[in-house]
Amino acid sequence: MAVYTEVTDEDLSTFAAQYDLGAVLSCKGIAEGVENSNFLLVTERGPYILTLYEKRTRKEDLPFFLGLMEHLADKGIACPLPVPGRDGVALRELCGRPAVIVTFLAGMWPRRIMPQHCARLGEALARLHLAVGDFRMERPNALALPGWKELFAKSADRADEVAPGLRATLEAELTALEANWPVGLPAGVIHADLFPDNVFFRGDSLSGLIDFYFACNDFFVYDVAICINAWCFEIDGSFNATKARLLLSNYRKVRPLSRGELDSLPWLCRGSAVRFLLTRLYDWLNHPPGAFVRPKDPLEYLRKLRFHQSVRGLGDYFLDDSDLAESGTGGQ
Ligand SMILES: Nc1ncnc2c1ncn2[C@@H]1O[C@H](COP(=O)(O)OP(=O)(O)O)[C@@H](O)[C@H]1O
Ligand SMILES: N[C@@H](CCOP(=O)(O)O)C(=O)O
Repeated sequence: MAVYTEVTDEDLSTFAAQYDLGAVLSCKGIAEGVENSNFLLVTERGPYILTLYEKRTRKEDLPFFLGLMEHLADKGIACPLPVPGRDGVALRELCGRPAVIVTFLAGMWPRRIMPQHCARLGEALARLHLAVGDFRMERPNALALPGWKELFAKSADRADEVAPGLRATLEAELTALEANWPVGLPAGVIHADLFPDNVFFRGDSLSGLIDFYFACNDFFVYDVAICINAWCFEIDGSFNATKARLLLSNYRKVRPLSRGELDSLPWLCRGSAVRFLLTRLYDWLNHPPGAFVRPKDPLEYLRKLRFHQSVRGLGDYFLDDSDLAESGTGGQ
C-alpha cells in the first residue's frame, strides 16, 4: 500500500473546503501503487482520487503532468482529469506535499493478463501517441541512460546483496546500452509506465489509462518496449510471443511502426528492463521504514533482461517475415 503521508481529518476538511465537491463522506488510503500517496475520496458529489506527490515526482513537473491529462481527455482518451478548486487552481498543497484531486475512473486493472488485453493495450497506446501530436509542453526523460547511471551509482555497492553478480551484470549492460542505443526514431510524449495496474478494463473493453507521473519525451517505440516487458511475460518468467505480437499488430493498425523502430525493439526492451530493474533495486535497498508500501521485486526485471540478452534478432521472438514485410525496409 502506498501511503507515505498520513492526512488527518482536520487537514482534509480544510483542504476539501476549497473545492465545490460538497462534504467529505470518506477518505481511504489506496492499497496499490508505489510512488505517491493515493486516497479514494468520496464526497457528496461522488468518488475522486486525492494524490499527494512524493519522492520521485518533482513539483516543477506537475504542470506538465496535469496539462497532459487535460490535453488527452480533450482528445477523447479516457484518463483522470484534475479537478480545480473554487479559485480555478488544481495544484495545491496538503500536509506539506503538492496535492491534486482528480476524477475517478471506473474499471479494474487486469489481475490475469489475457491476450485480448494486450490487443486493446496496443490500440490504446498508439492512440495516446497520436493524441500527443499537438501537445506543446515537454519534459525530458529523467530515467533515460544518464538517469540510469545515477541510480546505478547509488545502488552499486549493495547490488550483490540482492543477487550475486548483479553489480557486474548492470555495469556491463549499461556499457552495452550506451554503445547500441538507437538515435533519431520518431519521438514525442510517452506514458513511460503503462503497466497493467495503470490500465483499466470494463469487461473486455479498455476503459481508461491512469498514472501519467513518469510521462516524458522519448521515442514512441520505447513506450512499446516498456509495455512488452510489463505485459508479455508470464508469472514463471517465460516470454509470451502471442501477447507481444497482438500488442504490436494492434498498435500498428493505429500508428504504423517503421522498420527502424521495429529493428530497435530488442535494445529498447533491454533498456526498459534495466530502467525498471534499477528503480526497483534502489527502492528495495532504500524504502522508508514504516511507510505503508511493498517494494516491487527487482529480480523480475533481471530475468526479463536476461531473456532479451539471449535473443538473437527480431524474428527470433516478436515478428516473422510477413510482419516485417509490412514495414518495408525504410529507415525511421
Ligand atoms: N483516477 C483514478 N480512478 C480510479 N482509481 C485510481 C485513479 N488513480 C489511481 N487510482 C487507484 O490508485 C492506485 C494507485 O494509483 P497510481 O497512480 O498507480 O499510484 P502511484 O503513482 O503511487 O503508482 C491505482 O492502482 C488505482 O487503484
Ligand atoms: N511500474 C513500476 C513502479 C511504478 O509504480 P506504479 O504503481 O506507478 O506502476 C514498476 O513496476 O517497477
